[in-house]
Amino acid sequence: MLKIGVPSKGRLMEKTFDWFGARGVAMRQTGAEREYSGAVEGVDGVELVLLSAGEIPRELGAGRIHLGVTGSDLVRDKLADWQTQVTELAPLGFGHADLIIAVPAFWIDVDTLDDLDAAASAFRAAHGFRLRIATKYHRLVREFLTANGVADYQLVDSQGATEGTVKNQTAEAIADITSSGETLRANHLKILSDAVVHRSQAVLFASRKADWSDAGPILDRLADRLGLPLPAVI
Ligand SMILES: Nc1ncnc2c1ncn2[C@@H]1O[C@H](COP(=O)(O)OP(=O)(O)OP(=O)(O)O)[C@@H](O)[C@H]1O
Ligand SMILES: O=P(O)(O)OC[C@H]1O[C@H](OP(=O)(O)OP(=O)(O)O)[C@H](O)[C@@H]1O
Repeated sequence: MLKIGVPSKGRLMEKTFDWFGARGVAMRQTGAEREYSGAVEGVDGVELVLLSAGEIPRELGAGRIHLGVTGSDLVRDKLADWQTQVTELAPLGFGHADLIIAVPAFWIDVDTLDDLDAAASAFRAAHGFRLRIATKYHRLVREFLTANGVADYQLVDSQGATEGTVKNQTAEAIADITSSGETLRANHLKILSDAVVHRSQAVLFASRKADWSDAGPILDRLADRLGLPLPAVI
């Protein structure tokens, strides 16, 4: 069998089902709405595994699923050297969101990463601790700030409602996903003009760590059905 991991709820699940369905591969949830099992029709030997979008990178990295649909942001953040663990078979054209860094809108002198660096040094001198950036994207944000020469900060973990941390005074800045920008505006935050860390969308990934001995020929048939170039995953 070839195991494919798909987000178990929400927009990503529906749009993934639509994307495969439009290409002749029908996916559906079986059993009750909250039962995380599913079926795939159109290609023999494919098993659907419904998982949290955030867990799919780890399952691919561990080789427990052969294919997985999740955000490109989550794979880059959750897997060290992600290209050694997975390969991108196709961008899917939905689930678009930007991982950005934002600061309070009233920081009128801070519009760029250079400004943030200067503000961070001044903050440390004034307060005796490093400026706090709240995020759940630790690896991506750390790599991005290092590459851009910003050093005088600390990351604080925020697994949700990240934009609220500034108002709650548990952070001075945030790094989070935005799509419409509504949440940032509602929380009086502005994006630094040169601080788009990653432009994310949903991607079909293949695991480099899975056992492809039986699943390889199934992948060839699936790729053919989906109109994708024959992947040289393994
Ligand atoms: N407006 C948006 N808000 C949040 N995530 C979005 C948005 N648009 C696209 N995404 C993408 O959706 C993915 C996150 O999906 P989701 O929140 O279902 O995953 P999750 O963190 O695993 O959730 P849960 O743990 O609750 O299942 C990320 O890749 C993210 O970039
Ligand atoms: O730019 P916008 O269209 O306003 O969308 C961005 C918001 O959506 C996400 O939160 P989500 O609703 O997934 O909840 P979370 O806070 O638990 O991540 C994200 O973390 C932002 O808070």
